[in-house]
Amino acid sequence: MLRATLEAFLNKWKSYRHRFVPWVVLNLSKNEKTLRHVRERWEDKLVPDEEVTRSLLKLFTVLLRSYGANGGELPAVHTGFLKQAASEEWQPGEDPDCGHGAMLQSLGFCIDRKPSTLPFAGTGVFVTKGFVPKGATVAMYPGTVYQAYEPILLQSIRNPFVFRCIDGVLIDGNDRGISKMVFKSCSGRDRVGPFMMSDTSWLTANPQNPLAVGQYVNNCSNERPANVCYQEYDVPDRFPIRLRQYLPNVNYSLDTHRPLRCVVLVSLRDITAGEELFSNYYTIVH
Ligand SMILES: C[S@@+](CC[C@H](N)C(=O)[O-])C[C@H]1O[C@@H](n2cnc3c(N)ncnc32)[C@H](O)[C@@H]1O
Repeated sequence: MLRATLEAFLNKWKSYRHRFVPWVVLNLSKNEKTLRHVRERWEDKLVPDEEVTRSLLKLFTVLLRSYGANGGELPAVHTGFLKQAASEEWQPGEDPDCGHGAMLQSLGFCIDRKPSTLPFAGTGVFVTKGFVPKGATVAMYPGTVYQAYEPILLQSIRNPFVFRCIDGVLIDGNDRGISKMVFKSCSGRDRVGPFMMSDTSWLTANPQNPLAVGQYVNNCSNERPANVCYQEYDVPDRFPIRLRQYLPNVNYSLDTHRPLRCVVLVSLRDITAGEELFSNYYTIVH
């Protein structure tokens, strides 16, 4: 009897797309209505990867031109909208609703962390200015990327920020303690000449890449349905070296022979200023 119950639990567990341990275990029964079901893995992509790339390049280009870090000419292949974005240089200003004008300028909205509207849910993420259309890349899930076979035991103890992808890849988005030290160390290691390959500023209160706060998005409830969903995004080889300094993810191991895994949050509907973002911590793949 016990064995059958355990096996049933394990089968259900294996089909979860994203999990935050131990949150899933404690709260699943309270949120059955909010589960997201997809039939196949590919169905889970709300927007094509090219669309995500386009949004990231647009924002990162404006950031690069605005802050000038590791600056210089863009590769010739990235012309068109990139050049247009680059020419519209953002000037920092005083805006209480949008501390990141580069984001407003390039994506048409701002997001920020604030106390959640849900009781006892800590910090949440809000659209603070502008308008998010359905299918937009609204946030990124920062952190160290562990392949399924890599050890994460120490870093995962009492850590609610370990995100699990469908293929078993884990992303540790905790901005404190040992997780923070690991990210900084891996990021320093992966520098290519003068170029950083990732951004460590998401570990502070003021991330250079304003999208990199996705780890603070809270789970939906029966009363507050999800307005964003997670989508895995493998950074394509052609992603400009110079713009990688804004990617908030880094591989734990130097010998990872696969594209860098990122996770983005994509809007499920139009979202207006003032709304809190809610994702679905559980997706069942049938
Ligand atoms: C990935 S973190 C999200 C950020 C978190 N709100 C914080 O301030 O650190 C996941 C944790 O947030 C809290 N959380 C997320 N969704 C929640 C909800 N709907 N109600 C209450 N707490 C929630 C739980 O403590 C969970 O373990």
